[in-house]
Amino acid sequence: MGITDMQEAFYYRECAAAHENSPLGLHYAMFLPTINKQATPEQKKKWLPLAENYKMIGTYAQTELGHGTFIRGLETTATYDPKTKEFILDSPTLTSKKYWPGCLGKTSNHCVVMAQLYTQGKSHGPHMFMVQIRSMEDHSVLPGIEVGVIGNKFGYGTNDNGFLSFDKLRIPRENMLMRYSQVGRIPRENMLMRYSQVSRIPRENMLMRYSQVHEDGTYVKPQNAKLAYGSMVLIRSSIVSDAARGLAQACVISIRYSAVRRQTEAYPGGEEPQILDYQTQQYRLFPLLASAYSLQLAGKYVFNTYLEVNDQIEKGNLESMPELHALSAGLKAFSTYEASAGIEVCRICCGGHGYSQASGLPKIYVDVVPGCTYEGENTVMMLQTARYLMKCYSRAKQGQKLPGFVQYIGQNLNKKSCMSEEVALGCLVMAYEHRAARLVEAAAMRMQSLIQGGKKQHEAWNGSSVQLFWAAKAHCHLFCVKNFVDAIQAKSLSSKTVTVMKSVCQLYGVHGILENLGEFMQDGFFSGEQVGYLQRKMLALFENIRPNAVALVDAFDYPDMVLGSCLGRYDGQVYQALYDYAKSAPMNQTEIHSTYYKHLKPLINPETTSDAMQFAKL
Ligand SMILES: CC/C=C\C/C=C\C/C=C\C/C=C\C/C=C\C/C=C\CCCCC(=O)SCCNC(=O)CCNC(=O)[C@H](O)C(C)(C)COP(=O)(O)OP(=O)(O)OC[C@H]1O[C@@H](n2cnc3c(N)ncnc32)[C@H](O)[C@@H]1OP(=O)(O)O
Ligand SMILES: Cc1cc2nc3c(=O)[nH]c(=O)nc-3n(C[C@H](O)[C@H](O)[C@H](O)COP(=O)(O)OP(=O)(O)OC[C@H]3O[C@@H](n4cnc5c(N)ncnc54)[C@H](O)[C@@H]3O)c2cc1C
Repeated sequence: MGITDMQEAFYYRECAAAHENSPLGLHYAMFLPTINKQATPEQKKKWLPLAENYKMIGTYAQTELGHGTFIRGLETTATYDPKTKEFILDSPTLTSKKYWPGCLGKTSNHCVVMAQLYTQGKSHGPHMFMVQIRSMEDHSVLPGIEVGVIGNKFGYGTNDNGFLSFDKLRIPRENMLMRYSQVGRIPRENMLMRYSQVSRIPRENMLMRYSQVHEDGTYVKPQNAKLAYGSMVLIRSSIVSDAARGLAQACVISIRYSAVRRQTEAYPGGEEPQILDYQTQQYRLFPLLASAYSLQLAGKYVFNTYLEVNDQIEKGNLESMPELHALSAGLKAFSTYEASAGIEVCRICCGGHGYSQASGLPKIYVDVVPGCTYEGENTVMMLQTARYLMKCYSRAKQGQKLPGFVQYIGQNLNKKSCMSEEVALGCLVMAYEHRAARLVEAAAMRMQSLIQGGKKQHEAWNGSSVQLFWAAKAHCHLFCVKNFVDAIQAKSLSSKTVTVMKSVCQLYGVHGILENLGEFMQDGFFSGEQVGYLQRKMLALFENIRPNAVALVDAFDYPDMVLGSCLGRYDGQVYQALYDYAKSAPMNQTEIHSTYYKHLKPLINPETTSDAMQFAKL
């Protein structure tokens, strides 16, 4: 293919088989990036050529039957044996069996395994290990390994998600992924001196800034244990764009179809209007169109932030790691929640034809919706963001300066909205900042009151977690609104395109307030009159966007082959396409289906059943 950029490569493959999660998806998405980001130069030199040329085909095996969210609770063990300089991988319990990893059941011959590291009798927490599970000669399963598929799923039928367990499998010491942020920049002479006293690891390993298990089992810990979670942060940062893509495609299909579909005479004897002219259809679809644009911009922002911060991390500067974690975890959750719910609304807006696979919508839905679960279950991810927001709140209360996208925290909450009939973008951003700041403060106050009331920290956390979730969701929503507004304001408003996009951006902000009105009105920030401004503005924006609605989805520029939809065809020939789709159905290749003779004929014509049974035996 020759494409080196990972995102481009991902989307190129997506074009070839849209929303068919590739049986090599995890090889690209997590196995290769994990080697790239977590292996030493020596390990990369050994594994990357094999993995890039499909000799090693791998996956990311972390989740177990008993644990997916709580990584520190994983039960698979990797115990170092200094005598043989090996790790012994074991699945000590039923619940320790790896379960869910994509491409695991039948495709991969290797995997990076997250296991609890034990050396010199001590546990050092989750670490990654390269494990070969199938022969590279004949693909047979290697001794000490049990592997297979987990069976049918909600979707993802093209991916052999699997289970995997180890029975005291021995792997070389060199198979622990030992690259990290430096353990501290130990001067070369000290390293030589230090390591030559402790172990005889090869010289080339000594000049590297890595966490190590030395040959005698001495463990040198990394600068931050969470660096082992880096591959998940990469995917979370990528999923936002992926969710945006799914929602955008669903909008293309449902809005194009709504421009073709006519239904119900508008008045007795009148012609049937395009269903896109129904205000209720606009109310359901246009805000989703706005959300698709907003999430695309957010996806670009978070992935670029990932690239920037990851560069710093690889240079040993971990300062922005917490911010990246909070941003990627929150936006991953926010975007997949929004996109999944939105795709379902798009399907419903297409009536019966939306329920047909011919619409392309079910396939988009089952491809996007697992994003609410994998790579960090959404609620858990939102609570991780909330954890960061609580820290920011206490820093703000101590007068500390906060980084860019959390500077709103700790602001004066006594002010009122500046909203007028015009509904200025600035007033929209102020409203979202106020809502998020208020919810962050409310969650912090709740935590404080529970602790003052005698609750332990973890009890206060759980007792505040609904409000913490609300605060994190409001924070992510603010981020998306502000990021969209900044993008609009960065362009000159002279060109018609940007003027149209300003309406789309306004609709995103207005609709979000009206759909979460309680959170914006609870402290009187908005007056009833101002809510009226917003309601009238929303209806006016529907009329304003209607003439450009099809152009706005055409602008996403998804070819028909990617949409895979009879309803969203660029040429609008929906009915012919649906009829052709039906005619091509395999069951229509014979006039009478073979099951008639075995199941129906005995009911309809019992007297002639005998010859029917003969036929059925053929
Ligand atoms: C295809 C990709 C290729 C290239 C990429 C480019 C473009 C591609 C474009 C699009 C691709 C889009 C999508 C890809 C398509 C499909 C998807 C493909 C594959 C996905 C398949 C799914 C794979 C999986 O699901 S893998 C398994 C995922 N599992 C999880 O995510 C587990 C979630 N759990 C956790 O992360 C942790 O357990 C926890 C965070 C919930 C808790 O951890 P822990 O208990 O250790 O921590 P805490 O006590 O809560 O906090 C301690 C402190 O640590 C901080 N922390 C936690 N995590 C991180 C982190 N990751 N980074 C930094 N810091 C972290 C936390 O904040 C605490 O800090 P504090 O200061 O003490 O508060
Ligand atoms: C399609 C698909 C592909 C996958 N691919 C892979 C893969 O390639 N590799 C891999 O390792 N894994 C993979 N997974 C597994 C996935 O990463 C886990 O399912 C995910 O991390 C969630 O963990 P869990 O299933 O244990 O859910 P749980 O954590 O058991 O979540 C169940 C419920 O408990 C709640 N909950 C859990 N912990 C908390 C908490 N601390 N606070 C509040 N609520 C909580 C959650 O919010 C959720 O509602 C895949 C999953 C799917 C669906």
